[in-house]
Amino acid sequence: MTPDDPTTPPGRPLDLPNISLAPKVVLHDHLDGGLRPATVLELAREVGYPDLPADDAESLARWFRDAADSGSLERYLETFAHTVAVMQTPSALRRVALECVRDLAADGVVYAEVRYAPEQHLARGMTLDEVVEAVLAGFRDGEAEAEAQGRPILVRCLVTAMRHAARSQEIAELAVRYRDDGVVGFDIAGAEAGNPPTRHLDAFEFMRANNAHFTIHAGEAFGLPSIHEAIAFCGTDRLGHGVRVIDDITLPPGTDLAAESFDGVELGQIANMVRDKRIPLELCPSSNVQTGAVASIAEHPFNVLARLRFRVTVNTDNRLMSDTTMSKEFYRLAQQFGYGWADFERFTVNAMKSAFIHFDERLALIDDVIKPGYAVLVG
Ligand SMILES: O=c1[nH]cnc2c1ncn2[C@@H]1O[C@H](CO)[C@@H](O)[C@H]1O
Ligand SMILES: [Zn+2]
Repeated sequence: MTPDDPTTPPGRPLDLPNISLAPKVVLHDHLDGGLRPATVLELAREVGYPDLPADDAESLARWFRDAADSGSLERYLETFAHTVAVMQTPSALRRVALECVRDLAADGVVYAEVRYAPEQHLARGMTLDEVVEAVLAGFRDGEAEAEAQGRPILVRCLVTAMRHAARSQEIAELAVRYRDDGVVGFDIAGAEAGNPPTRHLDAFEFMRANNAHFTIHAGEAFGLPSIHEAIAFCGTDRLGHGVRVIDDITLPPGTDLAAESFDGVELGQIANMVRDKRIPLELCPSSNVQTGAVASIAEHPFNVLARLRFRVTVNTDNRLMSDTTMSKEFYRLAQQFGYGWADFERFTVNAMKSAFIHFDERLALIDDVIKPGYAVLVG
């Protein structure tokens, strides 16, 4: 395409360096899925964890990506044993949290909600409160550093309960206890099949009774019934993935998934509810391919959902396991579906609108950071 070509999107070229300059918002990023490979190695040496599958950073990075590329959520989740094992002391958690903020800020992320499961970090004697405080301290270190470097980022935390376990009520209480210190919500994660959202109904009701936000991993490894429960019974604010909502959308045979508009599409009750209520979808394209939720980026329903005006957001899920960043996720989507800066801006504003911080703070980021940032790139 030449600059005179009317199909050339306006503004700077859509390459990775430019995309990394664009303000980005991530709502779905796991702390224990985003460690630097070199840090995993160093912490393993420090805490005496002998079971890492590789002993140099490059091989370890490759191992995580390949092992996570399993086509099964259960096998994908097995890789977390190694990251969780080295995140069992306050200093390790604080360091990992600080590096997480550094990496997100370096990628142009301006607002992040980072989640992890405090109950998985008690193996060496920390309490749930100590875990939360160590992570929050690391986030504050990172925010102060980024501010000093002229790359401000706001990082908030979601605490996750493991859905196969039985601590969700405690974790929901933890979220509420730390709501004024940077914990903005609650979530459940882990193996979805066999552990439906309603298994943790009490925890969600507790959050609602306390006017507190939550999201639910639903519609990833299990389909519509999980999404239905998350919305109709649990009253979730957002859907973690929610990608299988596509199962409730009928497309005419032979539909091109990269099209700019979709005619003759029929939505079922659940899909309509998700769209009518503007329930945000925390879509994580690369992760969805690795866990087998979708067969490939080309077959990802991201574009269908975006063009049908669902509240789609772009997320990393696990930067280590997927060898990804927000910029890479944007780039992959642009390559596949032909997006330009205006699309990226829309997905970013969608995410900011869906954040769990207060309305005035969201608006300030949209008006003062996101819109001016994209205006520069569009030129
Ligand atoms: O995409 C996902 N689906 C379900 N569970 C996940 C996903 N990514 C990570 N975790 C799980 O969440 C825990 C807390 O961060 C991780 O330890 C992992 O077991
Ligand atoms: Zn996730």
